[in-house]
Amino acid sequence: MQQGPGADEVLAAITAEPATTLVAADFDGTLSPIVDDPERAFADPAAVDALARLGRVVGTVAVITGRPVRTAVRLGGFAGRDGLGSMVVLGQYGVERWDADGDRYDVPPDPPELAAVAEAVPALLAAHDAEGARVEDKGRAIGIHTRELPDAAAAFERLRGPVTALAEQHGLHLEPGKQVLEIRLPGMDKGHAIEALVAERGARQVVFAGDDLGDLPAFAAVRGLAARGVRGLLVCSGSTEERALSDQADVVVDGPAGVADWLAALADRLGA
Ligand SMILES: O=P(O)(O)OC[C@H]1O[C@H](O[C@H]2O[C@H](CO)[C@@H](O)[C@H](O)[C@H]2O)[C@H](O)[C@@H](O)[C@@H]1O
Repeated sequence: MQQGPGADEVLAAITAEPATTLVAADFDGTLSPIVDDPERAFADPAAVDALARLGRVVGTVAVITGRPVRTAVRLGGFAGRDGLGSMVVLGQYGVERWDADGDRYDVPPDPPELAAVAEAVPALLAAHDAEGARVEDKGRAIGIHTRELPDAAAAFERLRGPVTALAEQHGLHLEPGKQVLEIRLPGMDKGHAIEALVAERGARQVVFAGDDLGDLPAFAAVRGLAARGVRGLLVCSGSTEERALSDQADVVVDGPAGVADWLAALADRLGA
């Protein structure tokens, strides 16, 4: 683990005022190890244990993910879990929401724009020697995964331009991630999502842990919250696959297992 100079001060503030602290994490690559098939992903049980311990002492525990919210709640095993009774999960980059309190989902209808994209994807993949790419239809977004192709990185680069053009043709946004090119609606990102949650919960300290490019808006938002007196602590779930977050983080740990250990250490510190 690497820890930067500002972390101790934020940890001290969290320890002094846990009830006004928001602890938020991304799902894939942060709470959940990266696997080939997105449907086989699961939250690291040690990370969920740590979140459940933290959920008893901090103001809010949240997950902010690109996954559909129902998928994240299911793969995370969060529903009905002791300690997570006031958890919030924000899915599809903040468009969808689940509140553990009352087991309430707020999921807007799927936008019609994605249907034409879904129709165009098979021909696009065939034209770029990528028929075997996994296509994940998330209703509000379509993910094209190259991880299982023979040369995943080359396929990703081959597809990036055409998939970007397809998104632009339909007025949509390209969200690149770990061996995935995702086409989704513009207008929402994890930065807006975390800012809104901080305001809603009146948080004065915020922890956010992430691993991939889609987490960078949340990193920027947490830094920006300092201007409003909200202390932020950014944790990078480090990997060789994506290095863009480590320079901006206060703490860099070794993947989801490192995140779980760090969250458990925070729970220990708070006497949870
Ligand atoms: O915001 P996140 O929770 O990090 O979700 C981002 C995307 O994660 C998923 O894809 C990634 O994880 C998969 C399972 O480990 C892996 O197979 C894939 O290569 C990764 O890119 C998910 O499938 C996407 O829908 C999410 O947007």
